[in-house]
Amino acid sequence: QKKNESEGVIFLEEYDIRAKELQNRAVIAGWNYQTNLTEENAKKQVELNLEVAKFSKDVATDASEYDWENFSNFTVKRLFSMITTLGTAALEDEEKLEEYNNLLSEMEEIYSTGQACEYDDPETCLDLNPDLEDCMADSTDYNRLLFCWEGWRDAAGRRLADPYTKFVELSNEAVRADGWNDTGEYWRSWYETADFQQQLENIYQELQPLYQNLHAYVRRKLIDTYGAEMVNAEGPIPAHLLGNMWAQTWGNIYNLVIPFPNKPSIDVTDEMVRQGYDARRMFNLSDEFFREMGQIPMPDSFWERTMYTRPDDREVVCHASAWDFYLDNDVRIKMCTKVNQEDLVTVHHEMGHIEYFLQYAHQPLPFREGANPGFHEAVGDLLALSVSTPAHLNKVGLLPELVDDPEVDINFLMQMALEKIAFLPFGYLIDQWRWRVFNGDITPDKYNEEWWKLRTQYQGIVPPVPRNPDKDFDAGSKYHVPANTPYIRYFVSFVIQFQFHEAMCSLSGFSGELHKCDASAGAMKEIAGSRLAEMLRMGKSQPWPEAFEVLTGSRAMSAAAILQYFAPLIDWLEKQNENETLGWDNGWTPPYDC
Ligand SMILES: O=C(CCC(O)(O)[C@H](Cc1ccccc1)NC(=O)c1ccccc1)N[C@@H](Cc1c[nH]c2ccccc12)C(=O)O
Ligand SMILES: [Zn+2]
Repeated sequence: QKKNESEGVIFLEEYDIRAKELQNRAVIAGWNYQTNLTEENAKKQVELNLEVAKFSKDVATDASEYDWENFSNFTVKRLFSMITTLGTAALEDEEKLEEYNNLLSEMEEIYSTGQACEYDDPETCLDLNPDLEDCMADSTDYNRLLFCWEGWRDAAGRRLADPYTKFVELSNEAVRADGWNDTGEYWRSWYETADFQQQLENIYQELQPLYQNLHAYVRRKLIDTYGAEMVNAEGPIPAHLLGNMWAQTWGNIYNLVIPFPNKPSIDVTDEMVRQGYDARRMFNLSDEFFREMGQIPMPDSFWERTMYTRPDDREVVCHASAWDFYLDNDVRIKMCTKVNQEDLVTVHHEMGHIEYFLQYAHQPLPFREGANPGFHEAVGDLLALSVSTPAHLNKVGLLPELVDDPEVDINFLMQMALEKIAFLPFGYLIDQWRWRVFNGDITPDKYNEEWWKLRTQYQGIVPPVPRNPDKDFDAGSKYHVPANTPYIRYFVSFVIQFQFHEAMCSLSGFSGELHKCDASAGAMKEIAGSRLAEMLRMGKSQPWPEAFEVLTGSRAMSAAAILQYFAPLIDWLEKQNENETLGWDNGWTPPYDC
């Protein structure tokens, strides 16, 4: 005889208290490790993760004593359903679960401490952050860029091939114990959308022409910089020339592609440095904007406990992240902040995660998640779309007053496209590769070959040096792969954040071209802010279309908003590319002896 619904409600109340206390201790152990990569801290983190997995299994067993599938209350049923979904915690074998967690902390350590040492001086070794990232962002020397690009892949990628291969096996074994076919299927279940992959493909197809136009325009400009023998007008672009270690965003080559060089551009990095900005000031600027939009201010403990910059006395995980400690409003960011525009956007991105934590803190623990993972990635970027407008940057004193000039508009839209449009194929392909690795379609001997097939097919880029199929593991050179952080969430975010922006702008009473909207300047910005807060407060208490509808009035992802935002640039690019070949010959390779 299974227990009834009123007993189930009691069970959930007790669960919430115990789960929050344990989760808090596990997050503390994670924080201590990531902000001080010692063997001892790694062990403590693994211990706590094992304790969480054991607790999850026990509580799922208890929960199955309740007749919850037949309960009437939607929320109670949803909570029971989430508590009885174990994911990787389902792995029964203690030793394998320990190996799984040890592999995760080892891969985190390998990635975060990897260095590339100078050919002519093995004593001088460069970290990814800041040295190699700065190299990729600032250098325009083909061979220097090649040293940084290849050096990072030798240092991190290659060393992660074996642990990652082992990790994939264990992850699949774990989720199969919970009834999933493979890890990718489990990850996609978080979107609660039956035809999720088809919807993504449709949206990608809608956006591909705009990407091809941007790619053709940038390729032409790179030929001007590096010459026609290094960059082919009908081929893919060498992957190390796009201003970023992974060619995922192209904002750092803006100065090579600026449409109207004699008109002002919107790069505020120099002004930030001139005004003596430091990391803390960048965080304050972001917090002020969240307040202006009627969101919850950062609690005092946030300012005390956040890690703003890379410490010089210990090894840390520099990749930015936001942390919810689930108790006492304890929320923090860990970031190795650099004073530049790119990191100002990342600060807003991380603050967006924090804002979501604060808005849904009153929810039962299983609901303290994004409505879907794309929502969590979209919050900060959504507000950054308003902050990044020339009007707002002028208002906060980072940009001089700009005249209303269509050419300045195109400069601005180009800068935004180098961040938002360039990213789309990258955001889409990472988990196309990973889902196929998890479901066995891509076997370890094909990891790198299939990685580059997708990178060339979707991004129209090509490795600047031949890849060694037995040694190279270039997927491992991207944080989210060894960190086992899903990636399709960013593709979803880059689409829905423009739907959110369009909704916020119309709710705030803004009328005009979408790319000019600063929602904080709208006469009814309070209405927009409170509607956003209402959506965020829901957390994962309902399927994401319910939350989506609260802010946007619609229940589906759509490319219409991002295409509307970039409409003026699309026209301009099509004219620029009248005599260009759109797309690329996948077979072209650059000369290797430059
Ligand atoms: O990885 C990040 C930012 C880091 C994060 O805030 O997304 C972070 C990643 C992470 C996840 C899990 C463990 C450790 C790090 N996510 C979070 O901190 C987080 C916290 C709570 C809920 C959801 C995410 N951005 C991606 C995508 C991206 C590139 N450029 C951008 C510009 C703006 C916004 C995103 C991007 C990247 O760098 O490739
Ligand atoms: Zn994020």
